[in-house]
Amino acid sequence: MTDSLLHGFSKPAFPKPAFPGPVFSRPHDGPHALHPAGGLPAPLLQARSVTLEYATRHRVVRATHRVDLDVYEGDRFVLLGPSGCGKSTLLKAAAGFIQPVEGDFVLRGRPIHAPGPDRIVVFQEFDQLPPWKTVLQNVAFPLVASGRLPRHQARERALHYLDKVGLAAFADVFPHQLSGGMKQRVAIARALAMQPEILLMDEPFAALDALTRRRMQEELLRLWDEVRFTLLFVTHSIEEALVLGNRVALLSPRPGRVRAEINSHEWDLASIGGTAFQAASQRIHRLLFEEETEEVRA
Ligand SMILES: Nc1ncnc2c1ncn2[C@@H]1O[C@H](COP(=O)(O)OP(=O)(O)OP(=O)(O)O)[C@@H](O)[C@H]1O
Repeated sequence: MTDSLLHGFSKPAFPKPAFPGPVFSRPHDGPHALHPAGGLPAPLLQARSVTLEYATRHRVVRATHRVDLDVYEGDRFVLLGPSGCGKSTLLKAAAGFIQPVEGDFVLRGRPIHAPGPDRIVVFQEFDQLPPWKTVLQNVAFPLVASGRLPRHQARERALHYLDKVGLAAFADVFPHQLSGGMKQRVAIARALAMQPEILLMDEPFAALDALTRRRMQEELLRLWDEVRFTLLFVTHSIEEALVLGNRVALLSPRPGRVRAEINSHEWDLASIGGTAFQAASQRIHRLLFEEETEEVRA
């Protein structure tokens, strides 16, 4: 079932590069170093010196330390870093599920204190969809529950976004009748139907097989090309970061700090395996996993 559904996916039409690159910059250069001089819009989402901690019974775990990020409208901004460096924690804080112990997240200049319909999260797990609701009900429900749309308009919008992810024909089936990739596409349709200010994705394709993951990346880029949403995407895959992101923040091991930012718009799925792509991947690998180098030393 999955294969026939995926068969129709077309290669995304990639947008023209927004910024010159690739650029490797030190964090203290700030994200502005990645943008053309002048005429900068205000960031949509900002992390301002964000420190995040978990208080366990025996100790305090510092997940991130003074992270600064500027995400602009239309960005596909990727948080890339080794396991445990605080990527998911940062995403949860941007979503409003946890509060920083230092610094803050702001959306259009307004501090984030709680979850809201302007920030929708798609998680890695396949069980994000209430199993007792059909695919269509799953996508329409948040629109009705949040008071955004009356029932019949919610249904129309849900069908529109299901069509965008190639699942309109599956509107009346239940989640257990779908493959993992299809469930993730329903979750993406549900998130986009809410037309959030920013879509937050936490390793949404990590549990998929390699072929489906590749196709989902292609699908996401095609959707972005059509809808032009703003994306904050967490991954620990260098390849996925380069392919999906136009900007990538490299985080150090825990507590995560921004080691560097990369302008990655020039890479796409067709770049994988090419010499330049491999060289960029290796360079990122060194920045992520080796001891501090000239490039990242303060
Ligand atoms: N609920 C929690 N209580 C205590 N510590 C936690 C909790 N959740 C996460 N941590 C710790 O915080 C740190 C950051 O976790 P986080 O899940 O954000 O990392 P990550 O970069 O997303 O990792 P991965 O790529 O493996 O998902 C880790 O050391 C983790 O063990």
